Amino acid sequence: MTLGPSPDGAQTLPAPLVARTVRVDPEDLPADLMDLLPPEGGNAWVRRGDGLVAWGEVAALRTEGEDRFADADAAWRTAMAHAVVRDEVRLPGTGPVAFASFAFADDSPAGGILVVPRVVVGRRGEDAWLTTVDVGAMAPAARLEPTEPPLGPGDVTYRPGGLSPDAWRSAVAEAVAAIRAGRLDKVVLARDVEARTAHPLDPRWVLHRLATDYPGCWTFSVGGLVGATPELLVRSEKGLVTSRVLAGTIRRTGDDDADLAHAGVLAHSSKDLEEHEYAVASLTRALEPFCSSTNVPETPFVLHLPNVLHLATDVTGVLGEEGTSSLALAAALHPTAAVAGTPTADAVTLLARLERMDRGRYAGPVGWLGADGDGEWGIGLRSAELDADDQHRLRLFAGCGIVAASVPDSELAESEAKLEPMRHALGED
Ligand SMILES: C=C(O[C@H]1C=CC=C(C(=O)O)[C@@H]1O)C(=O)O
Repeated sequence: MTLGPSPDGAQTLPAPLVARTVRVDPEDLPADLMDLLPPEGGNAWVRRGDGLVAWGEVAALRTEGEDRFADADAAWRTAMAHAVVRDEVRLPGTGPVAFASFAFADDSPAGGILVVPRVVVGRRGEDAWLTTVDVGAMAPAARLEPTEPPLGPGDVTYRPGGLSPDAWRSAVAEAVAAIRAGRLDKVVLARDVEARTAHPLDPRWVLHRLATDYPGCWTFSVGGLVGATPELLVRSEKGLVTSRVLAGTIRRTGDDDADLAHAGVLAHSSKDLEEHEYAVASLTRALEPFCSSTNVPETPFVLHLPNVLHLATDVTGVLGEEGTSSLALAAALHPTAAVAGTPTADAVTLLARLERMDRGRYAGPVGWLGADGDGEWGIGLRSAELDADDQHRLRLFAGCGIVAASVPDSELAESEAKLEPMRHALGED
């Protein structure tokens, strides 16, 4: 059910939402929660086997423009003020939850999508639960059996999206020139690639492969945006705020000894450390007003993923003010210099001019929100947007932070490495 605006123009969700969460035996759940999703897909937020999968739609709304976060947050807050909740488990992710995904740019037609699923299955360590939601009545019980396994997409063909690889390389060169001329310090330039699958794409195919191959990332699916992001924009849980900032990358070679040496090079690369520092600074600057204290490690660690190594910093904070939802935090933090640049406004203007595409919901916040406003929001990286009208089409995205010392050829190679998770997820080997 998708609802339009109320008489005062605000988006609303139906009321009262009636939610019930019951404990289930973790042994009754498949090892991969994605196996529960129906063929038409659904919502997911899974890491190392824990997390949430959800299907059905009790309510949904679309938002737009610079208020896309605030309007979704307000609608959810109002719905929760009227909700009837029976929650036997009382953990983060129990009770009613909304999944949402937002465009990178304020002026993108992609706007924001918020979905309240009918059924949510969650797992957190030894705890597992089932939540069912309906409007005005208790929802019937839901199944916990795995669905039919998905079929593969068959052969996949790729072609450049907004820019050819050569044209993108030139855009990087132009960005480097702008930085060297002192017009800005850093800009993140992204490119898109269009994929066409021989068979209609079953989103569960890619979700299953992403969750298996990238267990340390957050594998997500919301409103047709799928991916496995290594970057946590913000998690807010009982007053504790966490963020994983990434920026600065080196490709993996497949040879463990060589990769270890590369990790050492990355940790001391002044170009990558500069790129990383801008991202940490932008995140902490935006987070501090909401926190009574923050902890920002002085030096980054090297995060090892199957395709790349990243410089990473885990920032934590204690929320100072009651009532700031995780979505409001995500809105305040977006866009960090990991996906836009420094200074933010100059970087956003430059990337919009150079990329020649709409990023859609790539690089925007994606995640879930609980009844109390706590939740988890990733940055929608290592992702693809499925075409709502053509089950054979999707757009893959990857971007790279550009600073004065960036080299266009290396950035193109880095963007290829960042496309690898989605490319492999579309494969059948
Ligand atoms: C923009 C992306 O990655 C960001 C996150 C980690 C490392 C990055 C980098 O080294 O450029 C990017 O800032 C992407 O994957 O599309």
